[in-house]
Amino acid sequence: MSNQQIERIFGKRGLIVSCQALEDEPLHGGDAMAKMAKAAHQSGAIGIRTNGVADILAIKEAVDLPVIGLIKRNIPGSDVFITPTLDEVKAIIEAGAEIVALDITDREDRLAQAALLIEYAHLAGAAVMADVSTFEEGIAAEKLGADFIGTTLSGYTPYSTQLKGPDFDLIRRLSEAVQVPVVAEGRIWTPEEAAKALEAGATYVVVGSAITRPQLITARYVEAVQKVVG
Ligand SMILES: CC(=O)N[C@H](C=O)[C@@H](O)[C@H](O)[C@H](O)COP(=O)(O)O
Repeated sequence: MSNQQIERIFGKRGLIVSCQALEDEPLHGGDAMAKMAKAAHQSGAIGIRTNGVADILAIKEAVDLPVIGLIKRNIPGSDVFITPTLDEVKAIIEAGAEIVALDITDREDRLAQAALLIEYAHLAGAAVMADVSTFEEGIAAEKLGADFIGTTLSGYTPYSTQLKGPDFDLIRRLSEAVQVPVVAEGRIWTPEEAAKALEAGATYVVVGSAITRPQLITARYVEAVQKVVG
């Protein structure tokens, strides 16, 4: 997929809102994520990232925005949980997502497997976003043919940098080194951080929990309040 084709997916740089609620989260099920996507659209988001066939379908029905789809699945004995196998890649594309998000990390023979998943997605007409955790994985993902490189998994593999906030260093280094668009993602909580991620060179910025996980937003307020009231 050429850079021009990618440009056609989103049209411009900007904010992508991740609308995800797993089974154990209060907003799981029903039309909650479609409503979140509508709210994001109304306020100028240029794309949506979402998990699972039901939410991809519901969001595609609710808003006319490009969707980055993923399926989180835990496989016993494996640490790879974002779109682990070809079954999930197929389901995401069939549900109508333009972009498939995949774990492309250097563990468990994942790089070899990712090459096949990327090839399948491309043949089916979809683009691929590589969710990486380190600079080296971003470089490897581009070589494998990923169309977007996301910093999604920085801090979520044991060997990557563990930070409380966004990994701006990784965003900057990847943006300087790869030709494909870099997507800044992970622990971006404030509008200022989102802007900083773009200033660091990212083409897109994904914000999830800070916009769409009310239980985590509430927890931050409660923590601050409790410091005062005990
Ligand atoms: C590591 C992992 O499982 N990340 C997931 C990937 O899709 C989501 O749970 C995150 O919400 C998403 O990456 C957006 O990040 P944040 O919610 O921090 O803005």
